[in-house]
Amino acid sequence: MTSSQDNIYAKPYQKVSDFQFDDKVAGVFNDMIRRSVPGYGQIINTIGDLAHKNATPNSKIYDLGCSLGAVTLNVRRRLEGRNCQIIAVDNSESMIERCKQNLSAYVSETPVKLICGDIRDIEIEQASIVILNFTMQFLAPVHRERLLKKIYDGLLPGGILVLSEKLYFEQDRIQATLDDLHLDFKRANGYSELEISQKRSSLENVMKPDTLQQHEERIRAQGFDQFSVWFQCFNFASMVAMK
Ligand SMILES: Nc1ncnc2c1ncn2[C@@H]1O[C@H](C[S@+](CC[C@H]([NH3+])C(=O)[O-])CC(=O)[O-])[C@@H](O)[C@H]1O
Ligand SMILES: O=C(O)C(=O)Cc1ccccc1
Repeated sequence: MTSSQDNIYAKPYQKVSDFQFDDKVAGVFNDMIRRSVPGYGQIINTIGDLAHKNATPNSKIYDLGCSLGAVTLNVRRRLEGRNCQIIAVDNSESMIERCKQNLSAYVSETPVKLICGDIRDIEIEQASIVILNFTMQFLAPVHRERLLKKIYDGLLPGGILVLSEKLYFEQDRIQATLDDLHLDFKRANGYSELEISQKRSSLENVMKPDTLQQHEERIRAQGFDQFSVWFQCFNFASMVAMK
């Protein structure tokens, strides 16, 4: 997987524009997400484990907002002999182009259908697992409930949703403390104060985190039977919901 260093926000901008998953970001994305999201590597590996344990024969697995294909690559290695199909979707052409190259670097018996499109427009059916790994936070809040309903409807009985998100906390001191620990994580990974503050402004209008309570309520309202956080580090969490 390409791993050029992310220095997109290293020089000062007069005006920071809204964050976009364009070619510049796609070219450094592997480095960016690992240095920005605590637990990312562990989450990716555990999604592979969850797929290994939950993918049923002849079912479909959806990786929604696949970026460079980290989830798809990990899941694909763990599905041997089950006649599953992976559907990986992203609406950034630059991500999809690079994802295609990353997938072709390994052989696998599991077919991957790569779709360049909006996750709101794709059909979900016969799914044993649907993964939204840090993708729903970029969808405008008004579209989130309908997406989750579509996922619920497309899951087979017993199917699972894995949802990873940055969280927001209503308790102000908790919010400030976990946010500060996240910033320390970024500093420890070599990001400067300028990089951190410019990226923060660029994300402001684009990425809208929900609280854990909002996630749980909305997920349960679709009919999911069981729900839990299975990973949390600071203000980043991964949840699992079971139909
Ligand atoms: N409406 C949409 N339709 C399709 N794609 C979208 C949409 N909105 C955003 N995206 C895509 O969702 C991805 C979010 S990154 C996911 C990381 C990956 N899951 C990983 O495990 O490495 C998370 C992050 O950058 O924090 C980007 O590639 C967007 O183009
Ligand atoms: O960088 C951040 O502050 C984040 O919240 C996570 C992130 C990671 C990669 C792209 C966009 C946001």
